[in-house]
Amino acid sequence: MSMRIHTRLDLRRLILLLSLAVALFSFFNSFHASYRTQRDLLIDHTLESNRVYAAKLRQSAEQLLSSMHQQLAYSAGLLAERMSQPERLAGETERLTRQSRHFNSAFVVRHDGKVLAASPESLGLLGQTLDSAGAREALDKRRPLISDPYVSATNRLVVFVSQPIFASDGSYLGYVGGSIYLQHENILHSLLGEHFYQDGSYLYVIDRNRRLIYHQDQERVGEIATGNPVVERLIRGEEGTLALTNSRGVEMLAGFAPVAATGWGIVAQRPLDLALQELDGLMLNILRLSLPLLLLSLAGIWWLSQLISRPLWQLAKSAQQWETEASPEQVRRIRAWYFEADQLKRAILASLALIHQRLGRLSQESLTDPLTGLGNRRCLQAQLERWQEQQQPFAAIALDIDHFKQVNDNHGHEFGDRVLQHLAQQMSDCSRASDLLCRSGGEEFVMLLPGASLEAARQVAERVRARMGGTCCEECPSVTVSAGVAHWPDSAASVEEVLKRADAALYQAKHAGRNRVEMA
Ligand SMILES: Nc1nc2c(ncn2[C@@H]2O[C@H](COP(=O)(O)OP(=O)(O)OP(=O)(O)O)[C@@H](O)[C@H]2O)c(=O)[nH]1
Repeated sequence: MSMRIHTRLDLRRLILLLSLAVALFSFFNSFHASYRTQRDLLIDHTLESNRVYAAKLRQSAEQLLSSMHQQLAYSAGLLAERMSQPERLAGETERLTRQSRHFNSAFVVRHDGKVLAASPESLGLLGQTLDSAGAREALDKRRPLISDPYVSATNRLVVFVSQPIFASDGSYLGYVGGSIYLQHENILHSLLGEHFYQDGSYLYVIDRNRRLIYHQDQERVGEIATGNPVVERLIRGEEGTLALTNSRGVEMLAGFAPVAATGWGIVAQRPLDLALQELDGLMLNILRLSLPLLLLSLAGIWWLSQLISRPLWQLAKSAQQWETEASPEQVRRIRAWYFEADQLKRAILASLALIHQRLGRLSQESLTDPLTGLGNRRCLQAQLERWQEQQQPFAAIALDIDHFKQVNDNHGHEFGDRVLQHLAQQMSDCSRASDLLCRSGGEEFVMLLPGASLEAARQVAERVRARMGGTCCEECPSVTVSAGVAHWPDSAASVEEVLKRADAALYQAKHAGRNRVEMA
């Protein structure tokens, strides 16, 4: 039983395990929830800031294009009167390329497509007739234009911005225009590149045909972006945000905005991994801040589990030692501070009281002769041992009813029992409270008188004998007793021996005629 109790989990461990499991689960749950929330926040924040950034660049791009047109419109107004002055035309194209740096090259083209002026001169286009897509479009449409990207006469991928030149009478004279070399250093690089983030973000711009017209990796300029959901939404003229995996398998957080005037689309994006990098530091910080509280809670759990389980553990321990050490006093000292423990404590105390009461009664019964109510032989033996231990001197009287067999035979066994009870009563009447009275056998009795002398004991024995003679009852007035008296340590060295000496004196009394007292 006790082995089982030891090997089983106890309440304290159970509470500890449960509380630890709950505390750690809650901690990791809230940590995970906080991680998810922070992550979502960071993603939303990055997406939104990329969208705002793309929208802002869209605004800058629109301003730039508008300013290009204004510049060209100014030149067109100026040149309408000077189409026949080659130096003025050359001067103006040079001013267009040098002054604002909006264009990589500039041209004045006559209504029949012939180049009247070109800057830089090194292009070698002066006097030639242009047949590129941009040149044809400008001649055909005769209005301010921004072309789609095309391969120019000098074999470059360009976007061409042009403004028609009309004479004062309204006749069409030609156009003045500027090219942006997409695959070289150009005004778009200056506009978009200066905003380039140092944190892994980057930008690209597509035209209405999904062609990359700006990318940080210049090699990619001119590529057609297919199967990209951001590009598809830009083509539909939408502004917004999107988390996507790009053509190289990298997860990206993109914000995008279309440039309505040109059909272009600007995309600002940042790799998800880079956006989440700061999350690690953030979570580490949360962990660092919440760790002391977690440790404090664990210590609190340990202390509380101790406090809760202690009374029950103590009660279980006292129940375990039920038959040995458990005393009501020990149980009473247990601090049962909550309902269940208190009820158990009360139940154990009640059980202990009952057990002690029953044990007391049993032990009393085991030492008592049921017929006379005097002590039995076991009781006699125990008292002798005690007094020997305590070195308590005493006198012993051995008593025996004379011819008791005849009493039984003549009057019956029940009558014999009453005689035995009568003698017990006489012995009790003639003794002190401290004396021990025993029925040591059938009709044999012993009186132990602590501190009494041999003579005093003889007088007591004499008194009992005298009271028995003739006082028993009407049917049998003649029941007498004989007695032998001895003293310890005067009559014998050991307590066993002193009883034998008293018995021997009794034997003498019987032989001398009965109804008498003899001393050892
Ligand atoms: N009624 C009754 N008789 C008992 C009890 N115990 C023993 N006796 C009887 O006591 C008698 C004792 O007889 P004996 O030992 O021969 O002694 P006695 O007849 O008293 O003779 P002496 O002692 O020599 O005077 C026996 O007949 C037992 O049956 C008892 O509890 N009740």
